[in-house]
Amino acid sequence: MSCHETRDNEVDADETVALVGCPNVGKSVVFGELAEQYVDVSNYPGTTVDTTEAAFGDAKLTDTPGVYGISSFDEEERVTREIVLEADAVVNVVDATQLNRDLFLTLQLLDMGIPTVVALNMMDEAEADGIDIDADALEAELGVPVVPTVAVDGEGIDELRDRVDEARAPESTSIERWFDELPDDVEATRAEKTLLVEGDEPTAERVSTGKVVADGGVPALAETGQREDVYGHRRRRVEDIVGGVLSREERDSSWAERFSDLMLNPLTGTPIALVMLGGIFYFIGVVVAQKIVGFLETIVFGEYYNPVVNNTVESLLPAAGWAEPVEFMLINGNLGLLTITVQYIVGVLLPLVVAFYFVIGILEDSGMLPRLAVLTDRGLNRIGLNGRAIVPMIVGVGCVTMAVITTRMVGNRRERLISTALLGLAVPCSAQLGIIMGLLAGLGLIWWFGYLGVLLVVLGVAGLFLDRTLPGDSTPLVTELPRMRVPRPRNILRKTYNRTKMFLREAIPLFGVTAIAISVLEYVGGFGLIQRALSPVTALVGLPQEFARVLLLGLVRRDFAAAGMTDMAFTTAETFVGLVVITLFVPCILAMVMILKERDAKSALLMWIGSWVVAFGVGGLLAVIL
Ligand SMILES: Nc1nc2c(ncn2[C@@H]2O[C@H](COP(=O)(O)OP(=O)(O)OP(=O)(O)O)[C@@H](O)[C@H]2O)c(=O)[nH]1
Repeated sequence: MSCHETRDNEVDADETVALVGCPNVGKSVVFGELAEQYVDVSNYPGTTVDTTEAAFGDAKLTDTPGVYGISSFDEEERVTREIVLEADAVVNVVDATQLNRDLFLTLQLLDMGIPTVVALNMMDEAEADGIDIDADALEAELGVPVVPTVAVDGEGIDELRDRVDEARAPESTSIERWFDELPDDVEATRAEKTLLVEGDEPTAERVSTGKVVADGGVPALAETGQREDVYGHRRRRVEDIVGGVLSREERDSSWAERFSDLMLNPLTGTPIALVMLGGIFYFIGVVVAQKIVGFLETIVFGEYYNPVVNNTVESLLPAAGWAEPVEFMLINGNLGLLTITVQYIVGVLLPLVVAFYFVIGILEDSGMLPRLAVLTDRGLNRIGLNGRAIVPMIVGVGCVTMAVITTRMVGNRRERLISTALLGLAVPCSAQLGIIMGLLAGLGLIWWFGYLGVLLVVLGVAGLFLDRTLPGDSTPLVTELPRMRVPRPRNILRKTYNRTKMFLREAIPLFGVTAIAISVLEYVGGFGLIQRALSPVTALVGLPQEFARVLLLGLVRRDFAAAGMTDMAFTTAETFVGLVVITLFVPCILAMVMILKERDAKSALLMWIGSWVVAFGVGGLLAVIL
């Protein structure tokens, strides 16, 4: 689904009520409360990139991406502007702690003549900050209903629901004086005229081509825009209103503000971040990936599920010739559709996916994620990324397949390519890392640091190379820091459940098809051929021929390759080179399928081939040095 497609929950209704507000003000929570359904809620600006619809009495309720104004500065604003222009009423969600910022959009809606009700949300946080807002006075100033709410507790929602019918806009607006400067033959609504005097080009185009041909067409209309003057006037009106309705009592800074300051200062933020990352690594990498997944794989699937399924299939299928390939497809020991494939999905992916969404949910809702991004921004800038790329890197150490999905939140296409390539190349996943750590521990601590050093150098060099060679520029990190909050367990659990469900719905068919394809290849003898073809490349890194078997396993799954290394009789240097090669070697099949799904076929192929080149290039170099 592309970013701005409407979801498959389209509602057929004559009337539309749109929820509009700045990013992270609680629109999605209000939407969920009004529509009585759960939607994704995160303490991170920009969570809502799709428009979501739900039934609201006889009308249709639409949630929109967070915007600071309804002009055409970016895709979110364009999407929201279109919805607002079509809407019969707007519920404008305003953050009571950010009245100065948020009323700008409110006044723009009212200038446009859009029937509006204001939900004055986050009243609990305003109170905690010592902010007192006279909602009645605000209602009188704006001339439209104002309902104080604490959306997360459902407070004020009933009143809001009742008052949507009262949505209105003041009869006239003080920006009308600029309307007179528009060309005479422009036939436009008040909303369109407001956008025209703000110099909104798509509106100029629509009005001049769709309704009447204005003198001089689009350029003349666009030029009549007096954005600076209109915005300046609106900003002054906001300040006047806020001055009249808001009083503030001085309070000491809260724990959240003090912690946020510590996080943003590199001297204190870096150790805090490292401890936190260590905690995440321990939880996803050790507790889930090794302990829970290990238990599921060896005990639940290894001792119970797989033997039972194997016996059942064997006893149900007749001894006829046709049954042999069917049996192979269903229960072969490498990727049988009913055995190992189910084991991968339920025993490996499911626990990792749940753990990952759970951790990300906590990071999102607490407000930690954007602070981590700010902290790591400078370092990541050097390799063409911005701070947001830290998220996939952290997640990648848990599971690269999962991490590929999180690259969605990383800047533009170029940055998504760089971070995906680095993930596929030099970020070992925890399943593999566990086995590698064990093997390196046998060699000595110095080899462990050597291993980490090689990976960091490869990450840096590959990042620099990609940054220099890929066309285009990376985006700067522009993120408004949301407030630090204690996450609400109910939201985290619902979010984890919903995201996991969506992930599995998409992933299961893909994995099923992959498993069948590999099983067919194995059945027709393709695997043996590949193994023979691989033997020459093992010589390249100075390793014995048996290493080809390790590589073959690595084509399917990285931890299989690591496991394969455990029964090789290699020297210390050979083991080290072997471990570096299988770490830099191609991403596992699950990760490749995900890369293919998230990026394009050409990039996926280039990454796959690039991994071969880098793995054997670095391996060959190490073989010479050691
Ligand atoms: N304390 C408090 N938190 C709230 C309230 N309403 C929403 N939140 C929290 O604010 C954060 C943002 O809520 P969302 O509903 O995702 O905000 P949004 O406006 O839809 O955000 P975007 O889609 O990113 O524009 C979440 O962490 C919510 O739990 C409220 O009234 N009080």
